[in-house]
Amino acid sequence: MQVTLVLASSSPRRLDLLRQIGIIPDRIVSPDIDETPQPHEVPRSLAARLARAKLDSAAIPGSFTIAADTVVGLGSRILPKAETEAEARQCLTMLSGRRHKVYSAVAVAGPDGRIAMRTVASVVAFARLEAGAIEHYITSGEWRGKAGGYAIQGRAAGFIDFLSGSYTGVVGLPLHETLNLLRGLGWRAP
Ligand SMILES: Cc1cn([C@H]2C[C@H](O)[C@@H](COP(=O)(O)OP(=O)(O)OP(=O)(O)O)O2)c(=O)[nH]c1=O
Repeated sequence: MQVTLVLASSSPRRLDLLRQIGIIPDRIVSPDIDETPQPHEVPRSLAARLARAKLDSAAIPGSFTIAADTVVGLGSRILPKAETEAEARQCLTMLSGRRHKVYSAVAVAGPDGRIAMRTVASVVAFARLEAGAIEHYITSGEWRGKAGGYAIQGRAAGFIDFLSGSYTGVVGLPLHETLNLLRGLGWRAP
């Protein structure tokens, strides 16, 4: 009997990414946790802590459950998940003409209760953005709810002149690593 696969995420991007490799979750649950960074917390640690917290809040016993968290970091600085135009403008201005890192942490629970985690760091460089380009991007609204105020799978692809690491990890779920975590916990494709 195939064990239930649960995606603990409200992110449509994460569901789309799993579907892209033929993995269709049996259930989707939305984790509800406090994502506020702790004092002096760095981007990589925040991503790992939140991914685990999401998993702990939403894992369903006896199933395979996947949770993830994506954080954009500029050095030790955590960029916010943009919710306002001002936040998006501030993020894009900070990212313009610079390299930054995107940390996507994945936490997976197996039906026997074992937990496996992996944090994937990617380096992304933005070209220098003119004020007009930033304003045009802001009118698109695609930045809303996105770490660092941009979506590499959307118009922001036009800003990027260098990427090293995992493209799917930048979007929000590093697929190769997620598959390995699942397999390591005994998951087999149906
Ligand atoms: C950097 C980047 C982030 N993102 C998205 C992925 C995530 O949805 C979001 C980061 O916020 P997260 O807190 O990781 O995820 P979420 O709140 O959207 O969903 P949940 O916590 O329920 O899983 O930013 C993109 O879609 N494209 C990108 O290029």
